[in-house]
Amino acid sequence: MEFRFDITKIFKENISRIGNSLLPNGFIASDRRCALDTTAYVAEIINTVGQASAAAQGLNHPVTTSDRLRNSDDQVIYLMTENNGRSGLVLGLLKIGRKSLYVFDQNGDTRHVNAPCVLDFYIHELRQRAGLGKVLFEYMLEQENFTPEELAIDRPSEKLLSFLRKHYGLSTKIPQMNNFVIFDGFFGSQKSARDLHRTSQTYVTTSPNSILFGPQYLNAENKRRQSHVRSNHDLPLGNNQINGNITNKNCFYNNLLIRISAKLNNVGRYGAPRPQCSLNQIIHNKETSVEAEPTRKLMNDTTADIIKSFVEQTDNLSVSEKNVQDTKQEVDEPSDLITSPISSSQHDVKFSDDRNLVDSFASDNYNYNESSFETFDTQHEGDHVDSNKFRYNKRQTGKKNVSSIVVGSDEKIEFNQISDDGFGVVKINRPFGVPASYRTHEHSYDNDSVHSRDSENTHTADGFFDLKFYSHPLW
Ligand SMILES: CC(=O)SCCNC(=O)CCNC(=O)[C@H](O)C(C)(C)COP(=O)(O)OP(=O)(O)OC[C@H]1O[C@@H](n2cnc3c(N)ncnc32)[C@H](O)[C@@H]1OP(=O)(O)O
Repeated sequence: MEFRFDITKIFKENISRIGNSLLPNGFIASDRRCALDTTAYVAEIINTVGQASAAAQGLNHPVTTSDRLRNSDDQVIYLMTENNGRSGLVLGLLKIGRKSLYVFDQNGDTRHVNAPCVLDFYIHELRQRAGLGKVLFEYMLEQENFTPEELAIDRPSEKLLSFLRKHYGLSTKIPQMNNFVIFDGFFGSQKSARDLHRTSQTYVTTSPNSILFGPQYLNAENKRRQSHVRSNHDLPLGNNQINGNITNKNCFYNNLLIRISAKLNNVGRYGAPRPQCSLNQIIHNKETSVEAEPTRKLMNDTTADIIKSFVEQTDNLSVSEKNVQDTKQEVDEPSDLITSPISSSQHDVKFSDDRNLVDSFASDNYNYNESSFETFDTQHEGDHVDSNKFRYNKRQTGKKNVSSIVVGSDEKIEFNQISDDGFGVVKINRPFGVPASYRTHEHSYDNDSVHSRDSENTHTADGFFDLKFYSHPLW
């Protein structure tokens, strides 16, 4: 196939690889004008050979055009030329590219693959059956590092099927519902498996399962990988740490950590930074616990939710106090990283059951914020607090409770719950304008006092400032 211009100046090699720049690989343009002229020449060659290929296959429209190549990121043309001592000859072309396909495997199951495809193949009529097709095809396989079996063929002609059978022994097709032909071995090749793995990730959803347990892959390879990852989460704790109904404590902590890590790895809008909750700041008396900031960053409030929900599911667990303390020692982070807004003398938590274990685990190791005030059992100076009485919050019980939070002026914080009519009350236990030292036992921790409000419903009878808030799951 000859052209009106000298193609030997454009194509220095017998086979040239052309991408969407429409310039052959390795082509060096002397200036911009030269580059523009060359792309125009190459476009003309591609359109002409594409037309010839379509005619040879009996197609109405060419599969290969310069415009399609220019507008495609993953299509490549291998052009075969010959220097005949004059202006040169074009002998044929081979176009390949990746396509996202839904194909049937040997079992008839649908697979989503991003497969390399043979899109167009043509050798000039005068040179067919002379081995040029094989030379061109082999060159492409070598350059792209493909094997013949992993290629999907777009609507192959009888000549191409015969070509593939002869040179590569590809004869057993896997029946498909589309125009592509794939052969036995398509799914067995390593790179196809890699493609399947890559595409199977597209099945990751934001379903509750994915959020709780991480991405759920569909194929067997990924199931195996996932189970391997889970087994690597085992904590090096001895079996004697926890007794009672916990038969596999590694499982206990694995599940906890998997849920935490799944939450911390949230992506997209769920992983976007959220503004500070002002109520949370009030409760935690933030300005006095600056040291807690590093750990607070590690553990966001959603992690607290996980721990709480986990606690609900571990109703049957029972942990002795001694073992809990042993376990605490093993899993403790360096204590200087953790600063509770409650002083250590006050933070005398009695572990009465597994809920305390998990609460302690979370607060001591991560200092999580929201809902972490399981300080019902915390002794406060001058307070009458029943340490054996454990009160569940709304997330633990699933029931609507009233929460009463008393924020003191001297960094003491309490969180108590009473069964009431569905909303919480925040009470700042001194009237505005009253010095911080003003605080008596009568004024503290009296849940009933919040019900005796003044006429505007803004202050209690003792002059406390009352805030009503609704407890909502999304908080
Ligand atoms: C996805 C697609 O692109 S489908 C479209 C494929 N392209 C076409 O059909 C266009 C017309 N045909 C051609 O351009 C060429 O025949 C090609 C590209 C298929 C093969 O190129 P060739 O240079 O002929 O291949 P090569 O010489 O290396 O191999 C020859 C073998 O190809 C097959 N083959 C080539 N031409 C023919 C033909 N006319 N009839 C039957 N088989 C043929 C045969 O198996 C042949 O082996 P044989 O001669 O021992 O029978």
